[in-house]
Amino acid sequence: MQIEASDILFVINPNSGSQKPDAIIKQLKSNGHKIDYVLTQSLEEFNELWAERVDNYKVVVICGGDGSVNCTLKHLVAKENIILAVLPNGSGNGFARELGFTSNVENLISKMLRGEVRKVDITEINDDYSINVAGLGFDSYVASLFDGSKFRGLKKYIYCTIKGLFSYKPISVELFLGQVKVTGDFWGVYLANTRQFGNNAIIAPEAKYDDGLLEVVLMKKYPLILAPIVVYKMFTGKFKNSKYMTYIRASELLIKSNSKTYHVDGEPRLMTEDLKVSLKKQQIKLIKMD
Ligand SMILES: Nc1ncnc2c1ncn2[C@@H]1O[C@H](COP(=O)(O)OP(=O)(O)OP(=O)(O)O)[C@@H](O)[C@H]1O
Repeated sequence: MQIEASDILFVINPNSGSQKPDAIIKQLKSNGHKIDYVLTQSLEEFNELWAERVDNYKVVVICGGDGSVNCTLKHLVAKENIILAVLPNGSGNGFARELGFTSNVENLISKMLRGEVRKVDITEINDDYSINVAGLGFDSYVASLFDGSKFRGLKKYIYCTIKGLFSYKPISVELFLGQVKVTGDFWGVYLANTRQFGNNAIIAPEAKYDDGLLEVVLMKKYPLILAPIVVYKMFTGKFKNSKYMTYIRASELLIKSNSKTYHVDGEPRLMTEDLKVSLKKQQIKLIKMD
């Protein structure tokens, strides 16, 4: 596909991550191409942008974290021709890491101008979407602690995780996969479209973002004494062989649980009804980085 500099719009979320918008804008102005950018102060502004201006462009570059990418999904579903790219600037950047996006603006622009596009699955959860990892249990508990805090960043995330380890209770879950029913008390149930939560914490080592299937991960409670092993397995992608973990491939399932919260790509949601989960037939278009 032919993509020119004037076809590209950078959308900067000033509420995410650590790199200040000014630093991003400086890089955009100094690269020799004339590329449009916009700073959206709120989600309302971001949604208005999609209604009013985005049709003038072929590629929208989200400068933010997994949450910012998640907020884009419903717009990408509605406007099928728009191609997504990411300039990672979040706390975890799981999706960007998995798809090869880095904070190198120059490289990103050259890849966009090359015009190679790939398609990526998205998960539909009730009326919502997820493109990276959704889940309920411990990580949604941590996401809600993190969301309630006025600070962001990796240090805050680690703080919320450690705090959560001492206050969280496993959830009861009933999972319906066609004729198969799985029940139990779990530390977490994860719906992985890519392998990682963020920060290279790999929960589903064999998940593939374009195979039309989700990795459903059921995690039992590890004894607290094994916490260093959990951390080691997660950051080396070695969870698959653990007796505490079950992996099921599926494109459709129903989840009933007593969990009060769940999350989609780290964005917390209240769990007020059962979760109907399915991989959407329509895929998202994304700039190819490799
Ligand atoms: N384009 C946008 N403009 C303004 N606010 C946004 C935009 N997109 C999302 N938001 C809000 O900003 C919040 C923070 O964004 P995001 O989740 O990307 O950052 P983060 O938490 O630092 O990164 P990560 O999700 O990788 O941990 C989101 O939860 C959402 O409410």
